[in-house]
Amino acid sequence: MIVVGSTNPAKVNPVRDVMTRLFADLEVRGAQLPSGVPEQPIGFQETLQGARNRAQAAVLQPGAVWGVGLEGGVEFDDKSRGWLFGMVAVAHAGRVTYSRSASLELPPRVTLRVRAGEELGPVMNELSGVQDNNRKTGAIGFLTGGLLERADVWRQTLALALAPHLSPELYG
Ligand SMILES: O=P(O)(O)OP(=O)(O)OP(=O)(O)OC[C@H]1O[C@@H](n2cnc3c(O)ncnc32)[C@H](O)[C@@H]1O
Repeated sequence: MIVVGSTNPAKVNPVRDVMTRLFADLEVRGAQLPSGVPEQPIGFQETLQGARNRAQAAVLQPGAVWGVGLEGGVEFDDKSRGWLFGMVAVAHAGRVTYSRSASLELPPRVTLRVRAGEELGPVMNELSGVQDNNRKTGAIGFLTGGLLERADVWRQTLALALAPHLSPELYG
């Protein structure tokens, strides 16, 4: 079984899409597990830690052979812009591998509120007029006019994070 450290369909579905292409016979299941970081991770390290904690807790679930952790984070640059990105961690066979997603610049009014301590999810729900947007197409779907969705970015990032597991002989 493959366990995802979240029950959010915008995370579990892309993991199922990718993993069933590799392992058609393995079940993919979401589990609500602690990220061990604040609800709104800020910066690379905190976001990475959240993904790692979720993956490590997921692979310890009964029956799990793979554990996948996905964590959304925001970081601020030296021009005070805010960037939404995600980290994926994959725990399997005693190793944890990672990748970082592409980034999306947030609108300044959103960045200001996240910088002041608000969680991105509710701020984006308000802006988009869509409830639970983080469980649907996400900020990515709304701000790209549907060109990309949150799940698309997770699929790509998970594929990249899997590389060392797919060729362990190349990574040592
Ligand atoms: O149930 P979990 O797995 O925690 O899923 P989540 O979407 O709530 O949580 P994340 O930890 O991945 O994201 C941290 C915060 O950023 C928000 N967020 C991240 N990506 C988003 C997106 O594309 N659209 C809207 N909100 C997003 C999310 O709602 C949280 O408030």
